Amino acid sequence: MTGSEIDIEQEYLTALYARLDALREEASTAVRRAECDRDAADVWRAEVARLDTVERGLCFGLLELCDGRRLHIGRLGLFRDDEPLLVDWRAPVAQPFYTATASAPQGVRRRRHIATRGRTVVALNDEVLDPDSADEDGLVGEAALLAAVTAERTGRMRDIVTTLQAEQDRVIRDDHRGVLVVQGGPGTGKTAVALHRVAYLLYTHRHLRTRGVLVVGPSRIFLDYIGQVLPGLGEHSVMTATIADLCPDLQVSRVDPPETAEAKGRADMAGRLADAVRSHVRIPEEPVDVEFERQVLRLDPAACRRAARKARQSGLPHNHARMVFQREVVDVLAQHLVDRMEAVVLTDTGEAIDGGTLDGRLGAADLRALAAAGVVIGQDDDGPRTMLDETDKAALRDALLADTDVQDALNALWPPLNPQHVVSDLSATDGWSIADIPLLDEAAALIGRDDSLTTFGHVVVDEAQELSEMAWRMLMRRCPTRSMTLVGDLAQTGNPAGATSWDRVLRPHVGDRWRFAPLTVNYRTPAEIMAATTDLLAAHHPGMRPPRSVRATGEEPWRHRTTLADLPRAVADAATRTGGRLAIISPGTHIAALSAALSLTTPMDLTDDVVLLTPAQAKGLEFDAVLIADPASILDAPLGHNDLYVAMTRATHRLGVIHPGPPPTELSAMREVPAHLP
Ligand SMILES: Nc1ncnc2c1ncn2[C@@H]1O[C@H](COP(=O)(O)OP(=O)(O)OP(=O)(O)O)[C@@H](O)[C@H]1O
Repeated sequence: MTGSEIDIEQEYLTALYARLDALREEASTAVRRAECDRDAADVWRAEVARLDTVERGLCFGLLELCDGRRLHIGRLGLFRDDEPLLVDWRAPVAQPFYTATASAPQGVRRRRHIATRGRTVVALNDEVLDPDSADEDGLVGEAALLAAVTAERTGRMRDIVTTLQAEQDRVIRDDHRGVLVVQGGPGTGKTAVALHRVAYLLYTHRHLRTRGVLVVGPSRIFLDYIGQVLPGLGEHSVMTATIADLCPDLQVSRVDPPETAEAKGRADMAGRLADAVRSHVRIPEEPVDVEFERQVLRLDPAACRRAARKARQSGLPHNHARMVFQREVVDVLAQHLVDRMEAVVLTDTGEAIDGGTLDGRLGAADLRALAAAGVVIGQDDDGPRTMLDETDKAALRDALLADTDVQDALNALWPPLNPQHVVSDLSATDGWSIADIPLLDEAAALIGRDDSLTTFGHVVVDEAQELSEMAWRMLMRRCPTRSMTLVGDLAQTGNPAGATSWDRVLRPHVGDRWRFAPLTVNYRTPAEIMAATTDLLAAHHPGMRPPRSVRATGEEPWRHRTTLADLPRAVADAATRTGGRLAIISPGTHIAALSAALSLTTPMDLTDDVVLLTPAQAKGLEFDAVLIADPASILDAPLGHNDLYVAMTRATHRLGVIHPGPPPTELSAMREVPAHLP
């Protein structure tokens, strides 16, 4: 690459930053001017934030087209007057930057990756797309890609907008309107792709900015890990949450045994909860006496049954249907009262028709009932008379509803419920577990919520294989359009209630209106480490093809035998000799001893040099180096083989396994070393 070409790109980049600075200045001025208009000020403040976040790596590519045009590609679109200076990576014309190949050049003559440090161009990497010399390994911008995948990790995920690969770009721009399932092995970029797809959808479908996008991840640690990616792509409005975060008023304080968690996750719990809610409605066998203003009104079972039927036919949730029930019952009670009062109406000749007081006047109880209902009784020489019109009857119904005795009777028949109450009916509990959250949410849906449920225009689920059938019901309620992107790997399912088939998970909600998109290349785990997982995969997922690693490092993973008593010391010893950002992954039972041996402080921070995690916590994360402590105990868990696969595939460079006693058969082919690696 000649110096002059770098100079030319530098000149162009300087002009782009000048344009960015000018826009930033305009937006800052607009914020100051809009001080009295809070909404306008917020809009301009968001614009300043967006312009600030594209500062790093503003422009990263160039397409030289066969027709002579040059398109610079970057994190946002920049124009001077109507002239495009920089094309947003999400614009359709930018797509060939990610997908053009020598055999299908899409009008591109040359693709250039521009590496920058701050506002300075530091390197250019060119690919001439010449169909005559097509020599394809399927990778786009290989040098830039390899530099990105071998870089040391920081404990925070970075965006990959400069080096997206064609199969990833196709997923990001997929126009399927229903559920898109992105399945791929470890390190294939599922998380990265899902987040870039969010940025793409927000850019392409503006309505999503108001309808909202939700990204669901497996843990807070994971959400922190990915937390900078979308802001780095200029998107600040996306909500991220774990399943537990979606019910913020509940504290998770308990861990269920696996078999309990599995049972709680099954879809049939929805039917059981619905039955539990129904069981609280009591249709009496005998007439029920209801006292109102010292009169006894009799409610017969048939009337209760009719009222319950109407309430159910309303299709409303329990607490809202209760309004229908009580209106029906109160109508019946009010009619009893009216009938009684009407019974003392005098005939034309002035005689009491039936049941009135001897002198034809209303009884004292009738008068109290009417007074409670606010009915003004006309007086004449013969005393008060009743001729109730509809307004009077409505007032009577209101008075009945406000009466505590009547309310007590209604509550005994159709009690108001809360979700905790209903879920505890199914299993007595002293605190809530993570598996209870979808049950509580289901109960809330059956009962009716006080506040309206927040829904989203698009929902992304990462580590989607971990969600139970009940958790899927919870998410579907939050995405009425069923516009979703799910990313996961069925070989990594650690939750006994998690998915074993995408079709089984999705069919109840969307039938066959979901699309499958595979990712096949592993950008994280080197070939040597993937080779070490071969026996594990073959034993537990025969027929499943591991993703192809994009690189080899020449560093062989190793295992070292120790004793149970010596495990913490052996791990601590190996940790001090392992370079880079290190994760020690062990079953929960060893965490306390290892934490003490390694003098680790809690709470854990992923940007620390050494972190200690269970396999479940390590899900979705990656580190320069990984040490696995006691793989046999990891395998003992119900889906322990998947947990071990997750643990083994977290490293970008080095993997060591320390096993008390003999190694699990699945790892016995790994190179044994007498102690830690030299
Ligand atoms: N095109 C790419 N260019 C550069 N880096 C990439 C690319 N694709 C993926 N990566 C990197 O590979 C690593 C793995 O990506 P990611 O975590 O998204 O994979 P995953 O499929 O979600 O993995 P897992 O299922 O194992 O959690 C990340 O460091 C990511 O930045």
